[in-house]
Order: sequence, then C-alpha cells, then structure tokens
Amino acid sequence: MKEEQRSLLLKSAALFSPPQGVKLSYGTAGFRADASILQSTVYRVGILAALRSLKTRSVVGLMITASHNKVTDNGVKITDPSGGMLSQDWEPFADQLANAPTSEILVSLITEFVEKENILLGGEQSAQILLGRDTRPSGENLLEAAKQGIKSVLGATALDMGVLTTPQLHWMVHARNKGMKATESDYFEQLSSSFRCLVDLISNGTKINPTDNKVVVDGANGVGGEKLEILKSMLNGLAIEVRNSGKGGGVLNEGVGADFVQKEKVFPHEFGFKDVGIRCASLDGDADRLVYFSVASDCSSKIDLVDGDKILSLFALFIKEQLSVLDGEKNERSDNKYQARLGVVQTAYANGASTKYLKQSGLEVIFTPTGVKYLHEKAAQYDIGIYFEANGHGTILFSEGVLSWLEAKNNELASLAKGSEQQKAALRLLAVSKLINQAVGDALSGLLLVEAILQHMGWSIHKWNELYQDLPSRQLKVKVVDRTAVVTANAETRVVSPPGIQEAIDSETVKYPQGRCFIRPSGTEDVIRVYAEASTQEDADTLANSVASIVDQFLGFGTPK
Ligand SMILES: CC(=O)N[C@H]1[C@@H](OP(=O)(O)O)O[C@H](CO)[C@@H](O)[C@@H]1O
Ligand SMILES: [Mg+2]
Repeated sequence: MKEEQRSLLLKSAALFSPPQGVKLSYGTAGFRADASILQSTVYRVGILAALRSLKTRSVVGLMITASHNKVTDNGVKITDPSGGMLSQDWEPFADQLANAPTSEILVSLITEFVEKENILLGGEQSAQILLGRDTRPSGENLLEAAKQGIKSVLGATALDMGVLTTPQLHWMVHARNKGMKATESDYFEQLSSSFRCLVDLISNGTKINPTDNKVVVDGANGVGGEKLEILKSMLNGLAIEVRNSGKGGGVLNEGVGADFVQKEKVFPHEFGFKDVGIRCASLDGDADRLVYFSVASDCSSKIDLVDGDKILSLFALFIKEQLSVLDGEKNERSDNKYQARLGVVQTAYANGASTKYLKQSGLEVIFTPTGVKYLHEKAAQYDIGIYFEANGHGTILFSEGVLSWLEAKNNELASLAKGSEQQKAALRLLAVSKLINQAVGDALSGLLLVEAILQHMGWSIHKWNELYQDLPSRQLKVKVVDRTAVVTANAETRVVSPPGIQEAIDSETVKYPQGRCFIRPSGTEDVIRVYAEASTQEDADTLANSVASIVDQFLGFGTPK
C-alpha cells in the first residue's frame, strides 16, 4: 500500500475507536446495534464500500438503517452493483474490519485483503458510493462517519442521496449501473407511470366500485410514510390515506409498522373500529416490508392479517394468468416455442396453507433459508421468480431473456393483433417488471402492484384473504447462552446440532394434527426463534411453548456447563 494511502487510513481510523467487549457480525441485514456504539462500524463499512466499488468497477450503495428495530438502534449495510445485497463472500471480511481492535490491525487487514482480491488502491482508479439513511435521529451523524471512511480511500467519492427508503437506494444503484435514469424523481416517475399503465389495461367489466378504491397505510412513523405522500400525489384512480407518517409525534416502529402488525396480529396505533371493512396496509421502518390487514369486526384489537405469503399468492396468480393468456396465442403459432419458467420461493416461515395453495395452483415452489439474499438468489434462476418472506419482504424478478421475449411479443402483436387480450397480457407483464423493484423487496412498489391487481380482479381485501385460510401459528424467541450452537439443515427445517434436540422437537410435534415446528438462530437478534403451526391456535401455542422449553433445557442459562 502506498504511504499516502496508509497514513490517510491510519489518521482517520484513529478518530473512530471500536466499542469494547462487543463482537459485531454482518448478519442477515448488515450490522445492527444500539446507535451509540456504531460510529466506528459505519466508518469501517464506508471503507469497505469504497473497496467493493473499486473491485467491481461499479457504483455501490451504503444504507444506514435498522429497519423495524427500535428507534435507538441503527445499522449499516452495503448494496452491491446489481442492486442486491453485498456478495456473501465479502461478509467475513466485513466482520474482520468491524472487529479490528486497533487502527494498525485495521490497516493490515485492508492491505492483506486488497492484495488477495487484486484491488487497485492508491487513487489511479475511482470509486463511487451512493449514501442513504432512514429517518432515525442518529442517522445524520453516522452518515458523516461513513463519509469519513469513504474519503480515506484515495479515488473514492460519496454521493449523499439523503433520506431514502432502503429499496429506493437499491433501485438507484441498480439503475445507475445499468446506465438508466436514477434519481429519486425517476423512481417515482417509473412507479407511477407503470401503475397507470396497469390500471389503463383493466377491462371495463371488472372496474372496481370507486368506494372500494381506498387504502389506508400505516407508515410505521418512518421514511415510507413520507415517501408515499409524494408518490400518492402522482397517482390517479387510487385514494391513499397515510397514517403514522412520522409527522404526528409517534415513535418509529413503536406499536406501528409491518413487523409489529405481522407478529402481534393486532392493529397499529391510529387504527381502530372506525376502520372495519377498510383495506389497510402497513410498511416497516425502512419500507422494504409490506403487509395488508383489515380490522376484525368483533370489537377486539385483532386483525385479519394478509401477510407476505398472501401477497406472493396474489402476484403468482396474476403472473400465471397473464402468461397463460400469452400461451393461448402461442398454440396458434407453433413456431414460437418459448415457455417462460415461473418459480416461487419461500422460507420455512411461510404458512403451510400458502405452500399447499401455491402447489395446488400448479406453481413450482422452492425453499431457502431465511434472509433476502438467499431468496433473491434462487428467484433469479427463473425467467420470472417471485419471492416473499411471510413478514412481507419480497419482489418479482424478470430475467433479461423473458423481458426481450415480452418486448418482441408485444411488437409482433402490436402489428398483428393490436388491442387483443394477448397484447394486453404482454403489456401488463412488461408494466409489472417496471413497477416492481428488480433490486430488492419494496413496500411502495409492492403496494401499487397489489392495488393494481385487486382492481384488475375486481377483488376486495376479503375476497383476496379467502384464497386460502392460514393455519394457526405462533412464533417465540428464547434467549440462550450461545445461539451459534444451533446448526440447521434443509432450509432451516432440521437441527443437526446440538445432538438430540431435533428428536425432542419431533416427538412434541407429532402430538398435534397438522403440527409443524422448527427452531433456528436469528441472524439479527441474539435469540433462538421458535415457529410452530397446528390445526388450532391452542395447539400451535402449546407446541411453541413446549419446544421453547426444550430449547431452554438444551441451551438455556440453567444448563450445567
Ligand atoms: C422470522 C423473521 O421475520 N425473520 C426476519 C429477521 O431475520 P432473523 O434472522 O430471523 O432475525 O430479519 C431479517 C432481516 O430483515 C428478515 O429477512 C427475516 O425474515
Ligand atoms: Mg425493513
């Protein structure tokens, strides 16, 4: 490493000492912790982002957010040039950087890594990093730390994009590297115009009753609410009311937001019995998760939850329908043999009833471990891959091949059968590919796609919710001495270590009709998660509780060491 570069790094690193006695790990969603200990981590991730940009010779992103965590937490993660998550093979280096105890060790780790990765360090090559942050008060200071990290790599520049949703930053990185327009107003323009296109393609017969045309959205008192306010002013034919936009004094993620609504199954603040019968939706703190719900009419605070699995089912049904309309046309013209491969990706948290429904609908369903990076990777192997976590994070990926096929199809049909159902199907699929974020799950684009499809189908939220009935389920967390002691296999459905625990779980699970239960270490919290499903809520609760006790017996603090 050149002396100029070395001393620059040493000088800036001295300003950011790492927290004592904390081991940080680049988990499922980057580094997350109490904001007060993150200065040095964010500074170091700034360096990492610059190295990633040098290595890939592309623009990368750095987002400061802790999503649905409490407001005093914060976090940082990198967006790869594709717009996806940081490549997994760089995660161990991220951990090493974050945990380096001194500036000297930090610099020697960097020296070693750039040599191994053949990264040209010294200013000959330029690097560019787009920065974004959510609305957390700690975000501004942490952003400065990220800028310091980036500035200490010669040739690297930071472009501060301001307060953004996480998916907006991913979208911008993706768009920039594809040479497309990539500002925030381009984002809003693309979403609103493709939504308009989908609505314009709805046949008059199925047009929804205008009074059904309203959705009330809980913005989690975060960035999503304020961005949705901008987006809604660009839309016609859909009334969006935003609550918990963060302006009314409510606290980020406190009793509000998609994570709260999905896990607690009760309505968020500012919602209540006045909303019975209305279609409601909830975003999480950085607007990359979306769930729908309706307030139950029994005067409790319960809701009918329409979770990520059901959003996935709605999307899959619509895409399948459009592909078969196009297929009908293909049969008449046997020279065109293209068959788009449609795949659906879920995790073990997907409600068993959703998987059964999807399979019965003739869809190919596969499973991956928890975490968007795994789902995204699998979905990208299809022509059209749809993935969703039950908690509402997901999107639809279109391959380059299927997009060119759709473009060609549309051009051909425009001259042969303009305005035909087949041409409309091609146009609809093309509009979906523009509306739905190709980089990562995006609550704002997901919301608009749900709304467009419900209008297309002429469905109320109740009709949608009746696609299938969720099996009762329960999720619990158990604090243990060392969560890394739990090692899983088969997309996290089986525990392989510690020995004996899986057998104990199995012998509990068989006691319950339609019982299913698994445990796994969380990637974002220091806990073991327990998930149980059964034919009644009581059974699901009992099964979850018994398995939580098993976890405690094997791994809890009472265990003799
Ligand atoms: C059960 C659950 O909801 N797990 C979430 C949560 O991960 P854990 O590894 O379970 O802590 O946060 C991840 C990041 O947001 C998300 O991808 C995942 O689905
Ligand atoms: Mg989030």
